[in-house]
Amino acid sequence: MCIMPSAGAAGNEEVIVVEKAAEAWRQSPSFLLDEVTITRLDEAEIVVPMASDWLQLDATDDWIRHDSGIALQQEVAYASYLNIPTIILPPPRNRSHVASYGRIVNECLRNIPYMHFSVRLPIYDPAVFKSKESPPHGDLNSNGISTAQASSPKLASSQKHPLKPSKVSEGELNATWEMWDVIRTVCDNNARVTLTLDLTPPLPANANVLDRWAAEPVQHIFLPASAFIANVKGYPVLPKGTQAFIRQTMIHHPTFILSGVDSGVHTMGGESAYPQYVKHLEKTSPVAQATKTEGSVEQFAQGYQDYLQNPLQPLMDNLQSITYQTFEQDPIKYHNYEEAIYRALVDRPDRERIVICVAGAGRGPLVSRCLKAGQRANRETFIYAVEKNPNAFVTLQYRKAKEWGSSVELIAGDMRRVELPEPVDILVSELLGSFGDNELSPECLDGAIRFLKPDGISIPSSYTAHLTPLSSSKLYNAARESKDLRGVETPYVVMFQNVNILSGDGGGAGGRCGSRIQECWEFEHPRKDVTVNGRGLPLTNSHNVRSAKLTFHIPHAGVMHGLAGYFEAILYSDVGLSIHPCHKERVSKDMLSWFPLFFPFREPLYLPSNSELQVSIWRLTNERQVWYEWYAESFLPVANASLRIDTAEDVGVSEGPSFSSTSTHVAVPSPVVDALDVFPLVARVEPRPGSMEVTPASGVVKIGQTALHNPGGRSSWIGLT
Ligand SMILES: C[S@@+](CC[C@H](N)C(=O)[O-])C[C@H]1O[C@@H](n2cnc3c(N)ncnc32)[C@H](O)[C@@H]1O
Repeated sequence: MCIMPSAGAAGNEEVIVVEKAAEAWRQSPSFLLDEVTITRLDEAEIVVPMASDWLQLDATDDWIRHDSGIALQQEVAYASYLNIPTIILPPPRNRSHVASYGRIVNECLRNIPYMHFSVRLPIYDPAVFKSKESPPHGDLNSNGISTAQASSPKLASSQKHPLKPSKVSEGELNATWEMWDVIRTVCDNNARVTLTLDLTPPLPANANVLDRWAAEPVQHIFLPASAFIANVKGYPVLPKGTQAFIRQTMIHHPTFILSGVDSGVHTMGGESAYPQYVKHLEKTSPVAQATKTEGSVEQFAQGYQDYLQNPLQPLMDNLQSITYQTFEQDPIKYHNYEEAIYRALVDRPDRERIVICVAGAGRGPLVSRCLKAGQRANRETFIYAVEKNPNAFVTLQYRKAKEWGSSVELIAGDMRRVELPEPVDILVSELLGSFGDNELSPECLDGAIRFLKPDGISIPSSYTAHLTPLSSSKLYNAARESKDLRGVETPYVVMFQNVNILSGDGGGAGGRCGSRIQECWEFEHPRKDVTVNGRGLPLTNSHNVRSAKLTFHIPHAGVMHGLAGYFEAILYSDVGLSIHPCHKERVSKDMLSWFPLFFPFREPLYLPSNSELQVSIWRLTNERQVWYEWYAESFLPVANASLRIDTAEDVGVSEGPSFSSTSTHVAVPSPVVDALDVFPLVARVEPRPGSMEVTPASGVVKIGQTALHNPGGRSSWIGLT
């Protein structure tokens, strides 16, 4: 630590003068005209300023850190005076003091109410590991006031890349992200703290670790000329991996900061070749392509990306005509329904007349599809259309009068209460939510199954709910915007964009995708094992209670902000509907009707590399409502090798499967030991060794948990009446 020299000890007049000047500056930091490059508002309008690179907000030396903080406040205050909306901060460089960096940024957030602070962050940083003890800072002069000579060697040496991309280790890839995670956590995930991703280091070969940046608030991309290579004609282009990453990153609509483009690194094209090339990547990015594709989900969802919507409650509320109209634009859903009904009709025994009930007919699109399927199958069909929304029932009457005539009979009322004049062969319904059962299809169909003949069938015949852990600082901030508990205990319908699925392929059942996104439960119709009363209605709703405990493998460290929920339905035979990310292309490509569900967490849960996440979710009910409760725990698996954790300073790896549940010794498998080689991760594990829950039998060490969300349906529920 640098001790401020006292006048008495040094006995040096020069030191006293400098010291006095430093104190005067600390008291009222201000610029002189010749120390600034911009003075007018109109000049400031078009710039994105970068705070001085020599600021060491995370220096080991207390005085340097302290004075860097004052100097940053001075720069920020001047930028604010000039109405500048965003300032880019120098990269954090010292893991052990990065919390101090975060604290100073938090102070800026409090002092300047509107400005965004964008943390410049190399995508990974080998220097962090090479110099754990002496972070690569430039020096400040003895009075703590900066001199411009020192800078970040990593960034200054950006023209040379000492590491080949394939050599980048998991630890190196985690290191800068870990520092970012500390900064934004110290700043309480304030949405005004954003990222400037610095692509100076060559991108690593293990591209999937880069997915994590999709979930982070990337506002700028810093791209030096040295990151470009020359194509055969000598024009600057980016290596394939970097091209792919930048195309993916376009979901953030980042501003690119190109540096060194006048340095003549590439012989052809001049300075303008670089921005032209970036524009080309933007135009050919998946997000730009998808939004241009006629009929794509992305085009349909324009403006709804990462926007939290409350799920519909079609049982409790009466939908508007415009809502039905939006459903009816879906080109796939009704096509698949017609195909399922057609196949079911073909497969029915050769009866003269097949009776169908459309339960929850809305404005009648499925009624029309039933009639079409009947024509195609060359079967005589008769349809009962049941609808409880009195307003939609007017449209049904209109369509019967104009289109359907005597082949359709309309029945107004709740399918759980009305009676049908005769039993039916096929019960057709579309009462599904994003999570399958979340619009109470199970409960409504329980009331309608009694319409079926003994060999009658339901379309859909079954549906399943699926979950996966998700990182998205944007969704987390949006969910807690409402300030009260409700905001973070309500499942939302969301078209995901800036998100990252945290689970990997290891562990769990169900093959590659089955372990990333896992099934919670299933509902089947008709279900024969339910006890019913004299009218064929269930005595209680207990048979619709469900629970699931899912175990996910987390390959790369990340912060979990919530769970993504999806559904799949079997309509009939192999005809279905799916919004499951791994199956939707095959089952119902370009279907528009459902966006996924997002179950938020009140507090983000940090998940280290190679950890295990256990998610518990319940579907619960009383006589008036249905609701979900959810909860998660994280573990480090315990296996062959062992790690001894004694104190914050004393972290070492010893041989053998030693294990003690009474002490601070824990055993972890080799991959985890590898990961623990990365000191930020150790820092996550070791501060509370005494409080670790050690479970020798299951061989895991518990490292974190969330609260139980929405107990008793206190914040969100779906009405049964
Ligand atoms: C998701 S909409 C589907 C409408 C239409 N079948 C379609 O595909 O466009 C569900 C419809 O079922 C109706 N519904 C929901 N629960 C019902 C119940 N218990 N009895 C009768 N209708 C119901 C709603 O009013 C709504 O019109």
